[in-house]
Amino acid sequence: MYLEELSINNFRNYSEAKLTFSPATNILIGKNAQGKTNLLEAIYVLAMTRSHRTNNDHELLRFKTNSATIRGTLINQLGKTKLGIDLSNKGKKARVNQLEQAKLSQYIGKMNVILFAPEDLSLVKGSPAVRRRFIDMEFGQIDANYLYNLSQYKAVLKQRNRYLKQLQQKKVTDLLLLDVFSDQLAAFGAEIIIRRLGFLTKLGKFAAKLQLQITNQQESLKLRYDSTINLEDQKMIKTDWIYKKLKEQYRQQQKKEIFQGTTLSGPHRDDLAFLINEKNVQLYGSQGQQRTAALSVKLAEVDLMHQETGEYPILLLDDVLSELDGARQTSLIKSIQNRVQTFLTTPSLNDVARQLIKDPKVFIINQGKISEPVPKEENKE
Ligand SMILES: Nc1ncnc2c1ncn2[C@@H]1O[C@H](COP(=O)(O)OP(=O)(O)OP(=O)(O)O)[C@@H](O)[C@H]1O
Repeated sequence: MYLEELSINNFRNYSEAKLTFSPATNILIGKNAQGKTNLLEAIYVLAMTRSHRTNNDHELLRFKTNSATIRGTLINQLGKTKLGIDLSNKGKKARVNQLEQAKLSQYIGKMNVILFAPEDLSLVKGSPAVRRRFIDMEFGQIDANYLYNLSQYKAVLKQRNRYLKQLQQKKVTDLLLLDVFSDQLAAFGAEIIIRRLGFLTKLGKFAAKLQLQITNQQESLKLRYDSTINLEDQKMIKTDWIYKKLKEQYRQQQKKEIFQGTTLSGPHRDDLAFLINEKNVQLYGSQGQQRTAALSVKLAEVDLMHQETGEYPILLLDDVLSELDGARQTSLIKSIQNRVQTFLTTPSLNDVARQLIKDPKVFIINQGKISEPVPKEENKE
């Protein structure tokens, strides 16, 4: 899929802009604080109905205005779709072919985007919570069932933790109710873990291939799901087995959990490990290797989404080129070129990008105004 046109009104530092994009690579060039990320953000909001960098929609409205609009024309295998988001102090509306959608959740998924920002390069060395969030955001976009089980799990986890606190403080003594919570938690937890294992196997295959490409066949990358329960041979595992294993763990750890007043096992404590040539890159890898692994996994999302939905997502690269060395820039550009519509922000185009990116459409961004460079022939006069 690709975004053919975009018009925005009163969004961040843009009063008005109307743009036609290339289905291949679009480069947004501008100095700091001119509006490059704001433009990527507008595309992200058009797809996801919310920003990637703020939960407060009010921040998206241009200073001293009360409403903003984003309109886009999306082309995919089904044809042309007009998408729209209206933002105002009163709330937001999503439109498909002008028709207002009753629920935002019905709208999400029409346009798929993957955003890659410099913070994503810390996926490997960051905390387990960062990696769990990555897993949840990624798999949640592809599988509605995953999201359902996750929200149910979180709700039961909250109740169970509250009850463990009450047991800890001896305000209650009934262990049967704890068993009921444990049973529900294990059921939702098992559904989450089995789905994570399935998606990670697929994602891991794509990531391994990319890692070999990026490192000139030098590094083999594996993704390993590190769970609070012992998963032994992960390929053979069934949901029911995980459910039983989780319940067994809750029984064994009951005293400890009551003592600590919190749930110690389950997907909310699980992690993802990246192994390069069989060694955990978080512990033993160089910074460069950690970045390459993050890049491979992030690019593998593109392939996974294509495999699962039949469409390539739109890729938004926010100033990542300058964070990568020449070899990594080359493989990034090569792996996306001719496959994925890409929007790339940068303060200036370096030699690698200049040589490798074929026929990009360039936009120059200066204080919330967007212009296109004059073609060379016309410049000669
Ligand atoms: N709601 C808003 N209304 C008007 N201007 C805003 C609003 N929110 C942010 N801005 C302005 O947008 C500019 C920042 O733009 P943006 O974040 O897109 O920077 P950038 O071009 O990506 O730069 P950098 O390379 O530094 O990340 C700032 O000048 C900021 O004052």
